[in-house]
Amino acid sequence: MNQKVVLITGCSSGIGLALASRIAKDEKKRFMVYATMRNLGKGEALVEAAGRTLGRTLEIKQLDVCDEASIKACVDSLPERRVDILISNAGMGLIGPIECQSIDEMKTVMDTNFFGLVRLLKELLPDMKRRKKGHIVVISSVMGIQGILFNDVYAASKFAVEGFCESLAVQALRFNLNISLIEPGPVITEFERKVYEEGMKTDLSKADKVTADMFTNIYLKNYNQIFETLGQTADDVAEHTFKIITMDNPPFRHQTNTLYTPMTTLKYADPNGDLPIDTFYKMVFEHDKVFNASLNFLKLLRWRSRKSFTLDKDKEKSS
Ligand SMILES: NC(=O)C1=CN([C@@H]2O[C@H](COP(=O)(O)OP(=O)(O)OC[C@H]3O[C@@H](n4cnc5c(N)ncnc54)[C@H](OP(=O)(O)O)[C@@H]3O)[C@@H](O)[C@H]2O)C=CC1
Ligand SMILES: CC1=C(/C=C/C(C)=C/C=C/C(C)=C/C=O)C(C)(C)CCC1
Repeated sequence: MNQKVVLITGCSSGIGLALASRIAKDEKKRFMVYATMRNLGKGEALVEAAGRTLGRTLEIKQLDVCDEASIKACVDSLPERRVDILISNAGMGLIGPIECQSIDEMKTVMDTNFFGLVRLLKELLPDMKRRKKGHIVVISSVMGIQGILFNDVYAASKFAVEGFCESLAVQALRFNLNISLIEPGPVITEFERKVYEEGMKTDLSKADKVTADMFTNIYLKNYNQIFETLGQTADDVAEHTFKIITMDNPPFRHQTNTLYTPMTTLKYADPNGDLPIDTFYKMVFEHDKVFNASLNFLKLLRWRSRKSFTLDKDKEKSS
């Protein structure tokens, strides 16, 4: 059988883990998944999720996206160095006022989220071009489209990813290669926990009172509620991504969270760029009224979409 080879980065938790096991469990066994992680000592959760696919349609390998030698060693270990579908997923977040973040911390975010992808493609793109076959799937974010308060450097790293891919996509087409950016909104994973915990530990002594207060009493205070209201599961994002890799003509961009699209649509609705900024400003600073009303409205939408999903399922069962 002609299985497609899928290489995924960052599979120790979250979206990468969910994706690796989802693709390996494809009923038609169309894929051989190389699920990679930088620290093989963290492989237990994936081993458990992979179940019987381990050693059959899924293999775990070491790969650190910040280390060129580890990328090369991993790719060299694959049969004929072949990768049909690359899923660049490894990434990290960073929140807080820039006055309180070191340049080194910021560089680590850019090195992981942006240069991690660049390193992977420097290793894999020449082979894909030669074979005139391949799909590059990048787990970007809604923050690759739109910046969000106190996510300055993280959003910059995802904008970098999007600009890079948008530029490359035209050249890729010439070689019959597809590129797809997956753009989730908030997803409930380790990312959320790590970012929140680090955020809570931020030394705010270098920030002025207004900024420190905005970060603590508006952003961090509402952070968990935003994830509860808008957050998707990693399995949900994996299902969206699975659909994209099985399409004949996959789209360049795909947002996974319909509750979030009203926000990203604001960007495209105003070429001056003021509409999303003014709207976010109102949502944040008149948060007692507008922000809570918005979250309640989104909660209602979410409840309704779940309800209609259940009803649809019930209809399917009874027909
Ligand atoms: N959660 C969210 O709200 C959203 C996340 N995303 C994006 O989704 C992707 C996955 O994040 P998510 O699953 O949520 O978060 P997790 O923290 O659960 O997973 C991140 C994964 O990336 C790995 N990783 C970090 N640095 C490296 C590295 N240098 N080399 C290899 N692997 C590395 C982590 O490994 P380790 O365990 O060793 O740290 C982990 O496996 C990221 O690109 C993120 O930006 C996009 C939109 C929303
Ligand atoms: C909804 C919303 C907000 C927060 C959004 C957040 C927190 C999104 C997180 C997205 C993530 C984590 C993406 C990862 O790549 C604001 C700006 C506070 C106020 C305006 C409305």
